[in-house]
Amino acid sequence: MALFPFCKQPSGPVRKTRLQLVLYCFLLSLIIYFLQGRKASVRVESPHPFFHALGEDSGQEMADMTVVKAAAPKTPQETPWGAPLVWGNTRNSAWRRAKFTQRGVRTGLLVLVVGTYARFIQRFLSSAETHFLPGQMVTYYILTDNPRSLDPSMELGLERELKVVPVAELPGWDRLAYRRMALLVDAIKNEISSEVQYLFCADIDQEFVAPVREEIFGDLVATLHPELYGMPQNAFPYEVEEASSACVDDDEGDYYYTSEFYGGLVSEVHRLAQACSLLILQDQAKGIMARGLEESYLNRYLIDHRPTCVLSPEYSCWDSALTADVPVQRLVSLGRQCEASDMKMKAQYRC
Ligand SMILES: CC(=O)N[C@H]1[C@@H](OP(=O)(O)OP(=O)(O)OC[C@H]2O[C@@H](n3ccc(=O)[nH]c3=O)[C@H](O)[C@@H]2O)O[C@H](CO)[C@H](O)[C@@H]1O
Ligand SMILES: [Mn+2]
Repeated sequence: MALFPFCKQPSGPVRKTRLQLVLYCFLLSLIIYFLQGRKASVRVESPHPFFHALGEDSGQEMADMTVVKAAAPKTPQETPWGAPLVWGNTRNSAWRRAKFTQRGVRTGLLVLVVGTYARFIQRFLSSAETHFLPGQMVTYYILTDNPRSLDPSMELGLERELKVVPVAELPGWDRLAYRRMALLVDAIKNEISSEVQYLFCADIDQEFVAPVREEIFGDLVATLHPELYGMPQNAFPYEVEEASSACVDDDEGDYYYTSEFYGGLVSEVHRLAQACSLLILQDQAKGIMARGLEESYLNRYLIDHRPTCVLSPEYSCWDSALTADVPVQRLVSLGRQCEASDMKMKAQYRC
């Protein structure tokens, strides 16, 4: 408990000496302290609904605690290793945007679209046209088994273009999870590396619903998973099977990242995709696959190569009892949103 809770600067005509004031405050605080007894009220705010369920954020009194802990900020600005943790509406983000709007960079936005997922293309692209790096030079790379699913071609904004990369793949995430990193490696090697400086990879079953601007630029960029944000490290669903190359030890890992949106400099994304596809291949040779599929290998890599820029769950979210509340939703996962919704919400999200 703070010992001087009610001390304020004196006002009015009577001026006391500094010593008198300190003594006065000390005595007053001491009286209040003993009147209240040794119980202190601690309010711990958790950003995750898991803690709401436990009632820990409802101002509940915790008995027998004599130290008041400052609640962790809801929107921390930095990771423990000093990388920016990005929330779009902060002063830090405004500063990052100002830094990047000066120079013209070309950015790629890559998606894999196989089978029935073609139904998400139009919505994804039109939302990206409005909200993804508006005013910047952007190339969309659509890796697809069916280039005709892009017809009729959409009219794109100035300095924006779309490239179709045909891939011979069968639908089904259980199968594609083995393949996406390898496809990414090939696409970068064949074309992308000479065309853009930054590359972001996204799930196609998403929609941009608010601006995602230059604050997202960094050498290696990863996004916090909205269901795991604010959870204790031992709740993260890392791979625990020792035989797997995605295995994470108890004492490892800072955050749990989503595989729905990540990126950075092309060279960094290439390195990431190459390493992850190798880990996946090694497991495939043993006949195993990590529990979180591709996401487990991504998390393994990001423990060994910490991102230089971490995006908050504003950049990967949906409404459900399990996802963190964020100041602004920017990139929404329609697939997961639709899975988590009742009929009314499904209609609202046009599932
Ligand atoms: C297929 C599947 O089990 N999806 C589940 C998976 O979502 P995920 O978001 O993990 O996977 P997803 O279904 O969005 O697939 C990842 C990405 O692969 C691409 N893709 C995937 C499959 C396909 O047939 N064609 C294709 O193009 C597409 O870009 C998609 O966005 O986990 C979620 C919860 O965590 C939900 O349970 C989803 O239903
Ligand atoms: Mn998805």
